Amino acid sequence: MSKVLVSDPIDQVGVDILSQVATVDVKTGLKPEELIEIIGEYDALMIRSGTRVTQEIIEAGTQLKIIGRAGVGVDNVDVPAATRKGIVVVNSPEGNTIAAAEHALAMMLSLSRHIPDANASVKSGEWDRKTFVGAEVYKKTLGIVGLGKIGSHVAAVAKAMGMKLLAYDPFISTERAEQIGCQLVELDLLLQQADYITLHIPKTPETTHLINTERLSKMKPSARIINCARGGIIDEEALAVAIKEGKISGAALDVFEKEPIGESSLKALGKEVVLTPHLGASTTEAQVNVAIDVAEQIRDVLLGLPARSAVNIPGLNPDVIEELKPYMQLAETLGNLVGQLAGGRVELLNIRLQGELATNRSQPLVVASLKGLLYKALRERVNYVNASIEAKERGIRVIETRDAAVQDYAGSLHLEATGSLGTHAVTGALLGDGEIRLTNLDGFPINVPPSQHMLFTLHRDMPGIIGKLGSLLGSFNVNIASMQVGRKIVRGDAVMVLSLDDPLPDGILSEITKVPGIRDAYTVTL
Ligand SMILES: NC(=O)c1ccc[n+]([C@@H]2O[C@H](COP(=O)([O-])OP(=O)(O)OC[C@H]3O[C@@H](n4cnc5c(N)ncnc54)[C@H](O)[C@@H]3O)[C@@H](O)[C@H]2O)c1
Ligand SMILES: O=C(O)CC[C@@H](O)C(=O)O
Repeated sequence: MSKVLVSDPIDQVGVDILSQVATVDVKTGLKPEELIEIIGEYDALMIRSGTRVTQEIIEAGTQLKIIGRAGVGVDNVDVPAATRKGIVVVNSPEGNTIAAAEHALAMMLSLSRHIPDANASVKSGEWDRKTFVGAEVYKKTLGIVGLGKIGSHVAAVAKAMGMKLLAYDPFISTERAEQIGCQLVELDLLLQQADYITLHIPKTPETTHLINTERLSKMKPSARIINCARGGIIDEEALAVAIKEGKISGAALDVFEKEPIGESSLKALGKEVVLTPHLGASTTEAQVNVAIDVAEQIRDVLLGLPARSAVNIPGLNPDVIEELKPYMQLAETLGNLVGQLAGGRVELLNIRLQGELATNRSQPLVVASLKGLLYKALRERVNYVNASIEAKERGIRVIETRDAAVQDYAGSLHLEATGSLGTHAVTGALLGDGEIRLTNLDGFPINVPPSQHMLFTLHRDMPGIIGKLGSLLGSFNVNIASMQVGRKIVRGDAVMVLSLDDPLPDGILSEITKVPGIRDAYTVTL
């Protein structure tokens, strides 16, 4: 019989489901070294946010087939390490949406009406009605950063409370935002105009310290900020200073850079700060939802069935996946690449299946293209199962065409993304050994393998331009691994594709476009 380790507290209903197919050990509060010592015995690990599943733990889990996260965020699991070892990572993308949204709203009202401090005051024997005069949220502006599942529910309730709604989410269409009753604006405008700001975004390299000293200084002195998303999206030291100096009025935080919080200058502040110990998902209902959702998936995978919310491995029919796997990887790479080239919000994705591929089943390739396209916005939380629905919710229109007459390669895939910043297209194919080749960029023929750090330029084909770009990158200590020019005519428009050993430092793109002859430059990280 299989063995499952549950290393964080989960609802009993989850344990009962797992017990249908496995021996279940519930051992919470294990130290990392204790977990490493025992994990080798188990086929599955079920966690919440308390257990950090590091590469070391994954390496020690020699029998592990699946890691189940009873919640949304998988940032406490080293997903790439699990993927490399063929371990499925599943989560519960929706089980605690309502709980987290309601917690954010409760935090907003607690902050406005000083409920935690007023409660403490009454319990300490006082009857102080002057200190705790609050503010109404009615007719105030709520700025929602991240209009996904939780952000949308917050919007619906806040609207019913009579609030005016602004939203910032570069991956959501204006139409979708309007349907939810929000006006989509740039982040700076939201920060300047909102009375309350609530964060509902994943923690990614782009969102780490998104709210820093500079952005705090853009807010109204009366503004209050709520973070029930992930610790580290707000720079906590900068926040404490901004509140102390009266730059903003207050903050309510459920999540912290370090959990448990430990020493923090936020703890010394008074009624203008409300802190809870990561309770967003802690409702009876949410814990039942996520326990069922994840335990059922662990049970299914242990029985050899696909998982429905796999974060890293497709939940499509295994036979189809096996056959199309290399092309799905191609589609995902091209989707990721064209999404980054197109920049902000993509409204339309044209997917053309060419050559032999034109006769194939297209649905897995469309799904894989969308998964790649949405990776920038959703990171590990977009998967083959939810990519289509996530794209639909973001108002991304998908057009699928076939052209069997294109015979450059046995089969190739052409993706064209149109967004708020323009249109970009990329074509790719597989070589005989299954290696991916980028074969066309914005209409210019190229022949390059994708690499982790890439730079693309649109420029005029003229003497000296390559040297100037090389020297500029050198002056920023960026090493070029390979470089190729694609052009249609000599001394006409051309593209340059560079594979770099290092990521491009901030600010260098604007320097590149100052090089005479270079019109545009784009950086892509795959
Ligand atoms: N406190 C808790 O206990 C608790 C509970 C559940 C979820 N969460 C966290 O809440 C957050 C939101 O969860 P969700 O289920 O709504 O996720 P979601 O994927 O449905 O929505 C996230 C939204 O953020 C947007 N986004 C991504 N990068 C962005 C950026 N740089 N700027 C602005 N928007 C950006 C995406 O387009 C998406 O619409 C996650 O971080 C999740 O881990 C916390
Ligand atoms: O497990 C929890 O209590 C927190 C879960 C929450 O942060 C999530 O991302 O789903």
